[in-house]
Amino acid sequence: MEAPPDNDVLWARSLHFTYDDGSPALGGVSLGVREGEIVAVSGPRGSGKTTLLRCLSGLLPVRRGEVWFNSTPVHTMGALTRERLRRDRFGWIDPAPLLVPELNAWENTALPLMLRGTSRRRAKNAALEWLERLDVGELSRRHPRELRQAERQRVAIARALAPAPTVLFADEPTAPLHRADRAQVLRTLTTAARTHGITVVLATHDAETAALADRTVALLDGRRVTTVHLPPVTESEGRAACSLSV
Ligand SMILES: Nc1ncnc2c1ncn2[C@@H]1O[C@H](COP(=O)(O)OP(=O)(O)OP(=O)(O)O)[C@@H](O)[C@H]1O
Repeated sequence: MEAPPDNDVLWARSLHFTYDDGSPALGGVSLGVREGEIVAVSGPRGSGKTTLLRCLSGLLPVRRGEVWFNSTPVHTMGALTRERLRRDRFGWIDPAPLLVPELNAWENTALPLMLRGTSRRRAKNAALEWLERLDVGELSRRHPRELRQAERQRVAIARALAPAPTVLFADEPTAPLHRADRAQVLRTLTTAARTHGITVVLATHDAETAALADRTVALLDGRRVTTVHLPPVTESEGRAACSLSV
């Protein structure tokens, strides 16, 4: 088993994945992600973006191919070790916010920190700080049922960033937000990641979102098609092209 390059925090080789019902999702994807890099995984619906993020994060067991995190093989880990890895080193944002209904916004945000052993007081302070950054600081005592979907998603993003994970996996993180809010939340997310040296793997089918990343890995039908280097977005342009070609 050949070890990955030292400077890649995440590295995958020839990843294949087929769901139990026979749906093929990944057909041999290889990629490396450097420390602190923000990588967009782009592609149309059903191209395998979510499956790739789930395999890289250890959420789905890899049966064919390899996944390495910081030179440690993830594909040979048992379920418990992968769970611990996800808890201690990774963050995850879903396209729809999944919050604990019994906990208020700051308690939800503080939860991953407390699960890692941070004291309640420190976790609360960190949670309140991140909720402020995501512009939902004044809603910190509200429960998920008292928040709008877009506000819940901001809480979910604060919760993912609060423990400063080594790698943040973000699956269409701004899907529930209005277009006007999207850019602002994405900028908060990418700025926070760059400030704290968090590596981000961001699944998106939106060219404007992909344009905020350092690099794009394009998927089509479970295979990499091209890596598109997007030009920086200027205020006047507001968007950048992201094309897929086989
Ligand atoms: N839980 C599942 N069970 C069976 N097949 C699945 C499952 N999840 C995804 N698939 C299939 O795997 C393929 C890749 O899906 P995946 O969700 O990874 O793509 P995606 O690019 O993230 O799509 P989307 O943008 O719609 O989320 C698709 O054909 C999809 O139907």
